[in-house]
Amino acid sequence: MQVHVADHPLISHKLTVLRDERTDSPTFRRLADELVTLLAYEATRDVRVEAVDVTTPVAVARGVRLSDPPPLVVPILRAGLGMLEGMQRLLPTAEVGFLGMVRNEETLEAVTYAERLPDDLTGRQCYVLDPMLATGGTLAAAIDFLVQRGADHITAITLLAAPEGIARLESELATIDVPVALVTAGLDEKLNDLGYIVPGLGDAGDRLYGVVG
Ligand SMILES: O=P(O)(O)OC[C@H]1O[C@H](OP(=O)(O)OP(=O)(O)O)[C@H](O)[C@@H]1O
Ligand SMILES: O=c1cc[nH]c(=O)[nH]1
Ligand SMILES: [Mg+2]
Repeated sequence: MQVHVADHPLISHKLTVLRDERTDSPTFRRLADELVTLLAYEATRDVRVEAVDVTTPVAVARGVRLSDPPPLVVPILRAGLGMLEGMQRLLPTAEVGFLGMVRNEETLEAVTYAERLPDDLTGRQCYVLDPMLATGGTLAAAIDFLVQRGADHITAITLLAAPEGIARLESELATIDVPVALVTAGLDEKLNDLGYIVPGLGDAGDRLYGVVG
């Protein structure tokens, strides 16, 4: 798996404010939105395009446009929803599929409670959005959904990743013949005993949308 940790002072600045426990929910949502737009610029470096001619007021120029079918963007509910608009800002013609997943906080196993993806993703380029890659169980299951349906290129965009999650993805992807890339704003130190990223930012879903029981 190709891993790209964003190295840009604006991204680092926004991530620092995002982590701060004093940052309120409206500010957290705005920063997550801004961060994903900056990350999307990096993550779409290899988005598929085709050559076209465009007529300017002066002459014909050679250009490119996004290939058809457009990429599929998949936010993982709940927290991934906070990254959708920021991604659509850069890729407005992308289609959007949804996966609802929640981690069992005792076993740390990911449970899928909603799925709305195209049945056939043969030859599709997919972008998965989830702010946190912790144990990697959620992202591994999401990638599996996409690969089973034929996706042939997957990029995951996260705000924070833990080394344990990257290692798990790398081992699970070893048997998969689909290129997978990870673009993340930060790579943290480790997981704690509860499976939270350290130093992390806490529970991304709760910070975006509030604590649910
Ligand atoms: O890598 P993992 O160990 O699987 O953990 C990461 C997952 O945990 C969080 O979701 P959560 O289960 O809290 O659901 P939420 O988005 O509804 O808050 C986060 O948004 C990821 O989806
Ligand atoms: O640190 C973590 C780990 C999993 N999910 C979160 O929202 N935060
Ligand atoms: Mg959560």
